[in-house]
Amino acid sequence: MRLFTPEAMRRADERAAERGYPTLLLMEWAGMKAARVYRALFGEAPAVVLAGKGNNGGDGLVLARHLLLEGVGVRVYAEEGQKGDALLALKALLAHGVEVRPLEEASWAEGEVLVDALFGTGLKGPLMGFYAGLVERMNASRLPILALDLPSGLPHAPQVRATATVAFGGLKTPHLFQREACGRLFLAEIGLPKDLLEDSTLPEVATLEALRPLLPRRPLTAHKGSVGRVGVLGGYRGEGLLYAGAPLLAALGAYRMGAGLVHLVLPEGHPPSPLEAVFHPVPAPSLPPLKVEALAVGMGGGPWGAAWALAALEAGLPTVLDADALTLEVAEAYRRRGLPAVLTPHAGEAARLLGTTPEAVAGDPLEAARALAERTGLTVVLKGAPTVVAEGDRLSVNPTGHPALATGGTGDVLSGAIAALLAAGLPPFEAARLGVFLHGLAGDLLAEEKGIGLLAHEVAEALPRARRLLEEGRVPMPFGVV
Ligand SMILES: NC(=O)C1=CN([C@@H]2O[C@H](COP(=O)(O)OP(=O)(O)OC[C@H]3O[C@@H](n4cnc5c(N)ncnc54)[C@H](O)[C@@H]3O)[C@@H](O)[C@H]2O)[C@@H](O)CC1
Ligand SMILES: Nc1ncnc2c1ncn2[C@@H]1O[C@H](COP(=O)(O)OP(=O)(O)O)[C@@H](O)[C@H]1O
Ligand SMILES: [K+]
Repeated sequence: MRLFTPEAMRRADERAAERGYPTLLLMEWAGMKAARVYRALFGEAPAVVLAGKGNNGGDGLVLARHLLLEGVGVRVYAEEGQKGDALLALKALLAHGVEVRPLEEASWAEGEVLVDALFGTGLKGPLMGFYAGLVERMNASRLPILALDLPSGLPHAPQVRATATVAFGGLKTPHLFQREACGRLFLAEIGLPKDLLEDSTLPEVATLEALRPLLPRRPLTAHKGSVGRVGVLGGYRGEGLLYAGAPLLAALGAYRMGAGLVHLVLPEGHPPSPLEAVFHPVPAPSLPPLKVEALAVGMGGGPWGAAWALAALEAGLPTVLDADALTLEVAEAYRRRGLPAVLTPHAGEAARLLGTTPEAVAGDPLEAARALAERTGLTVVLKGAPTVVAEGDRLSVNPTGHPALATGGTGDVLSGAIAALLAAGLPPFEAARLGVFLHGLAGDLLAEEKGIGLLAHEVAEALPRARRLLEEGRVPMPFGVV
């Protein structure tokens, strides 16, 4: 599945029109499917439709007609000046004898549901004046709001804060990166030809269908030396400090993702845990001889982090570089050696590597991940909500994950999990997408069960369950498809 920018969606619509596809049909399906979502969420509750004069307003006018035909009470306020398909949608509604009043008169009452059909992908710049005031009034109403295609105002502020949003044709960037404003998300198929939706120049939204075939198969004859062994290099002891947890969590992540054996290379005096690992205490950052197929380096390494990463180069193995191993010098050394390496920065670490601010990275994570992949020539996992994976000109946005994952150590678990998939033989881009998806899904499953207050080791423990759901094709979509 692809992630559209508003412009890319418009291009797809235009290409359908150039082929002779009647765009009025797209609008009819959009309005009809949105009416279906409305009924599923709000039943018989009467609707107040607020329609702009563009095609987003047109979708709202179609929805109004379908609700009316189903006997649901509808009041419609519309801006003047419809053209093209939106004008036809208005005429069809008027033919049913519905009164359409000026948008300036818009008002509502307790028990009604607001339908936001003001602006969709055609919005240019932030809403101001009357429209900004209307959106603020809608948000203050405390009534449920169903947004058509996009909550009006997005990607800027002010914006409608919707109870639910029905995306038409494809998901657009704000649906995943400004999720909070969208409420419950639904994707409505509106009849666009499939090849127009599969534009390989656009970022991917990672789905079950794309990731399931990547899962490493475990043959009946598997043994611990045949399914991928991982070396974890991390931890720090000095200046009265002991960073002990991070490499242990990475080891748990690797084991729970199916690694056959984990070797832990740690500073001397580090507690030997988990019991299942093989320990290599070292007095200084160095690489003892290890029989492994992939490495995870840097977690909890403090001032040792970069030295671990440079020592680990000697192994010539696929490597996950995390936390304190994330420096431009390290990345450049891996690129020069031509080693498959996966960098796993959060926004702060990515900002440090790019010489910018965490706010700038968080403001455009797709561009930041792409730029970092270009700058380093390596695979980048930019962790966040959502996480973006970038390699060369390929971008993948991960739809799983929960704010309950915002707790210490969950990133370490992820690094170990990705290393296990590298050790099992997956190329870096595939190991990263699959690892991120399953890690997010583990968070979703746990949050559903326990709510906020997860511990990172519990996320590792939930990885086998996430993996099994993917194997069995039973991953719940993070959005409804209608
Ligand atoms: N074939 C198509 O193009 C289809 C479009 N669809 C719908 O059409 C939408 C896009 O329609 P449009 O391209 O007509 O655009 P919109 O309806 O999103 O908005 C365009 C209108 O907003 C005004 N506007 C833009 N920026 C403004 C601002 N800052 N302040 C005040 N007014 C502003 C423009 O002058 C124009 O009147 C999609 O989001 C979707 O809902 C669907 O009906 C499916 C088919
Ligand atoms: N609000 C959120 N929604 C979804 N996932 C989140 C959210 N906050 C954090 N995460 C995930 O949790 C992990 C945190 O990693 P990181 O910041 O490196 O933590 P640590 O260094 O403590 O291990 C990442 O995988 C990130 O994507
Ligand atoms: K809208």
